[in-house]
Amino acid sequence: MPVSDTSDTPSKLHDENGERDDASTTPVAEETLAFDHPGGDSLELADLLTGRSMARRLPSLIRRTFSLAWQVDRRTVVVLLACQVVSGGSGALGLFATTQAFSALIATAQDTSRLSEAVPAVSVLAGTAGLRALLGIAVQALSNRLSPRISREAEFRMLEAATNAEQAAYDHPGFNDRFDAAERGVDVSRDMIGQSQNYVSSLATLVGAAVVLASLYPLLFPLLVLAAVPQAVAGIRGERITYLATVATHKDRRVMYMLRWHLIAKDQSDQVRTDTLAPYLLKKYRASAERVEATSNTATWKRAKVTLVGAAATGLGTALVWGTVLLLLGSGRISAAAAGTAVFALRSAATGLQGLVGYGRDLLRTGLYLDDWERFVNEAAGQRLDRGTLVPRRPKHITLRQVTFRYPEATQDTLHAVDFDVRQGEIVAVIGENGSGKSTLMKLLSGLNLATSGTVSWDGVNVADLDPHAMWRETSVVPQDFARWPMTARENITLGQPRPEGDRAVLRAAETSGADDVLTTLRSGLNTLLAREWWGGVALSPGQWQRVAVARAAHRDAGLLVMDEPTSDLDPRAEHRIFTGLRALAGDRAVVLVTHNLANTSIADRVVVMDQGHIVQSGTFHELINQTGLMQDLWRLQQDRDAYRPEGGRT
Ligand SMILES: Nc1ncnc2c1ncn2[C@@H]1O[C@H](COP(=O)(O)OP(=O)(O)OP(=O)(O)O)[C@@H](O)[C@H]1O
Repeated sequence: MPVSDTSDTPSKLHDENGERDDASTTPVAEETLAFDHPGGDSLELADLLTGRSMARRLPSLIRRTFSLAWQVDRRTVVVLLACQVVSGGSGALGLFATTQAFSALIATAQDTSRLSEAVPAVSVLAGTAGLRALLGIAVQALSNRLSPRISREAEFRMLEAATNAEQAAYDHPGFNDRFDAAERGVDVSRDMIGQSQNYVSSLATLVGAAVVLASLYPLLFPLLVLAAVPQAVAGIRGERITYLATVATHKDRRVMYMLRWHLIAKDQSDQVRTDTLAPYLLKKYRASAERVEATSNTATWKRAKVTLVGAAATGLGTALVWGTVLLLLGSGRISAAAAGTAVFALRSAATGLQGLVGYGRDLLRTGLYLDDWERFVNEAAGQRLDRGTLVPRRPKHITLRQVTFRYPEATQDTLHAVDFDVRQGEIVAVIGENGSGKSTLMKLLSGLNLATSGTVSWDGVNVADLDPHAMWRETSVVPQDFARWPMTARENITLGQPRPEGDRAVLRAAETSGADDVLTTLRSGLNTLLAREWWGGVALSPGQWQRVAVARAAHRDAGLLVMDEPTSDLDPRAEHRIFTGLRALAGDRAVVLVTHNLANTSIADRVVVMDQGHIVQSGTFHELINQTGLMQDLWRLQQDRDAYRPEGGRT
């Protein structure tokens, strides 16, 4: 006789208060894709894009750049700085020589026999120009050498920080955004040394020119600075406009990024085609792209206007400076030779000033992104693994006592006052309907997540006090979504951590899951690359991959083995092999197993039944199927198909 499903029918929905209502009568606003972006930080950073904060921050940014470079390659940094100093000095020397060269050349115009007097000054001019050109090449080469190394170091530190974050970090909406921001910091870090050294070089040029101008006529330099101010202010304003536009378009750019991935990634490429989904996704992509474009266009025009005003004001200022030079020359306050030098010095100073503003602005922008990177590296976006340091032995008894767990940002607890035990040598099966909290329980047992309240202990020690990496060396997990590493079959089983017996241990592990049968079909056995889409390796079927994933767990010499639906993709023969081999595997391990195929739980010492985050039953397979309760209901539902056979019909 068919068994009726005792659970509520899916045609009813819960409302916010837990009340039930007909789905058809409750209109719910459609949720649109909007990533939660902690824009507050970025807007705060935009406030730093002002002239005053630039002046305050730039020295520390340059110091930070060179200190990062220092950690990467000291010798290159020393040579780079020495080149800059010599280049700046020779620039000033060249300008001083200009006056003498002009005097000599003017004298020569009246008396050609005095031509030789110009030779020393012209030689100094030529020599310093040549030296500066050479130093420029050297500086460029040294920067090119340093830049990729700085960026690699920045990337390495970011990746290290990411792998040292709590697993729960991925459930915090801000974490991915902060990681993206840090990645942008890594991208721009390669520009940092070039910008810093250009900034320093512009400063050296300006200082050299200022010294020369001051010696010619002191008023000239402040006038020049005054002329450059509007351009500087316009530059900074423009940068702020662009940065704010970048922040404003962040959400849409992330949506585009995500859609791009869904449109082209292999995993769902079949469904994009058979579900004829591409036009719909592309429409969403285009809508976001148009919003980004509109915001960028507005920002571009706004910036152009600001730049135009700045350029016009600077043009007026420059006219004032040149007028002053003419006035000084006309009134005889400076000689013709000095005026000639002033022309060079003013041009040089203007170049230096422009460089200071331009590179300073670039550096400041790079600095904003580097701040994101630094924050991530230092705190892993506030999610750095910060647990105890105790190193556990192979666990003999793992317990959960009154454990409650709530996911970050969730409004309800997923687990409620759960008590659970598993001992070395024991197999405990966990069953329950979808969403009842089984996988969540597995994550707590293996220390991936920490309890919100209550205690998870390994041999009496709270897992929060254990060194997490040492704990995971004693943990072996086959998750529902196991990884398919783009590596060889051997590496996919050893995970880069071979056992002393080498391939013998690999093959033994492969036998427990039926992966040995897969290996025999591979063109190079254990050496075969299992990554066709990357390196021309071999593609496995989902079930073959699952055998490899189980072999991986069996190979790992860990005291806790957690398997979350390890046979969902397997054929009956492979599934049989795994479950009949599980007892041998449990010898010196505590095994916890989640499965929806209830027949498999008969091999377990104990079956634990979960319902809506609670443990509602516990006992042996036979006790539970003979007892009124959820296990018996589910078992009967799984056994009743025969009553629906064509010739039998419903009874
Ligand atoms: N990362 C997460 N953030 C917020 N809630 C989550 C998260 N992961 C799971 N949940 C919620 O926790 C509840 C239990 O999920 P869990 O994956 O533990 O169920 P399960 O029993 O393993 O389900 P299944 O049989 O479908 O694998 C679900 O209601 C789910 O919405």
